[in-house]
Amino acid sequence: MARPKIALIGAGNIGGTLAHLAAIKELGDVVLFDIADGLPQGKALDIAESGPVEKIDAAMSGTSDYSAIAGADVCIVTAGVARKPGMSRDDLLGINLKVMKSVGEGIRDNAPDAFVICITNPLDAMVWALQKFSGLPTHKVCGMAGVLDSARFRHFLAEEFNVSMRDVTAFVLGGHGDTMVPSVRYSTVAGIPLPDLIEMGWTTQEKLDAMVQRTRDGGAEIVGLLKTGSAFYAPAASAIEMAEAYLKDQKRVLPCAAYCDGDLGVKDMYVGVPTVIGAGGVEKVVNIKLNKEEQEMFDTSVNAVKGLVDACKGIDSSLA
Ligand SMILES: NC(=O)C1=CN([C@@H]2O[C@H](COP(=O)(O)OP(=O)(O)OC[C@H]3O[C@@H](n4cnc5c(N)ncnc54)[C@H](O)[C@@H]3O)[C@@H](O)[C@H]2O)C=CC1
Ligand SMILES: O=C([O-])CC(=O)C(=O)O
Repeated sequence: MARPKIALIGAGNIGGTLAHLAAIKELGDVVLFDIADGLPQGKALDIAESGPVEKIDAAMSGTSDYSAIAGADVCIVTAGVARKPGMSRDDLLGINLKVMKSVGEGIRDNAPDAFVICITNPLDAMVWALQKFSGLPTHKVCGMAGVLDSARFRHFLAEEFNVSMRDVTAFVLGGHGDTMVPSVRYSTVAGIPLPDLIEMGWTTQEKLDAMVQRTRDGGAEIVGLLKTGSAFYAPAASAIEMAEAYLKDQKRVLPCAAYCDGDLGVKDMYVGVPTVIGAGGVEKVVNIKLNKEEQEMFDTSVNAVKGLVDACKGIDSSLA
């Protein structure tokens, strides 16, 4: 059986890390695409040359020609611009919307059967635009943010409780911005919900609130430290987890920016929700129940995404 083909659109910090992870995990043959001359070819050759050492059986190539992604099973999109200190993700909207148009058309014309995972920011609006520009079915186009934000929350929780992060689960919902909703009630240590752990004296409300806020600020914390760009190791690992769930039909329950058509009360928008990812793409949105306080936070986050979607429609009339 032929190996799956994975196209990485954008060969920058995340794109290169995605290629390396996909190779090490032997998920399939990788094509790195970028408009920067020599960048995708150079990274592809460098990773290919690690193959004999790592014992990787996967082809790795770099290109600036969309025809090379033909027939891809998965496309992961990181093309565009990352923020620098002092910027918000939303400041990237105008420039990255133009990039989504060319990428969407490239995928539409060359890999219309692919499962597409968008990473480019501002995430929820960009994945919405990418789906419109590509015309691919909504269940085959989704965005990566919730896995990353939940991983950050899990990391902070595991450190606080001094337990293995394997025993910590977390769900972060809503848009991938300052208003994201780390769900305390649906996050657990060994199945015990976080509010119960406060009652058990493992932590305090103040400490939990601080971890929630640090999760919301997780991207900005890394931008402030790196100064030249944004996080890339954890974002790449998160998208690879989603790609693997699709390629291996794992039916993983993962939070991702999925198309909502009335799900959780959201209409014609992409926003972070729990989903089931398997061979059918986003096979299901898990319509969890939110309490009043969670619903208010979720609504605020959805409204922030709606403002960005409206801004996209204002910039590009073909989206209106
Ligand atoms: N959704 C999430 O959770 C996260 C999203 N991001 C976002 O991911 C994006 C990529 O981040 P990095 O890889 O760190 O940036 P980067 O700057 O290292 O790489 C971006 C690459 O896109 C390429 N590019 C620009 N226009 C293009 C086009 N029209 N077609 C093809 N390639 C094009 C550039 O040449 C560059 O190599 C940014 O928008 C960033 O904000 C970053 C981290 C997490
Ligand atoms: O903060 C950024 O600009 C990149 C990002 O989305 C993240 O790391 O969560």
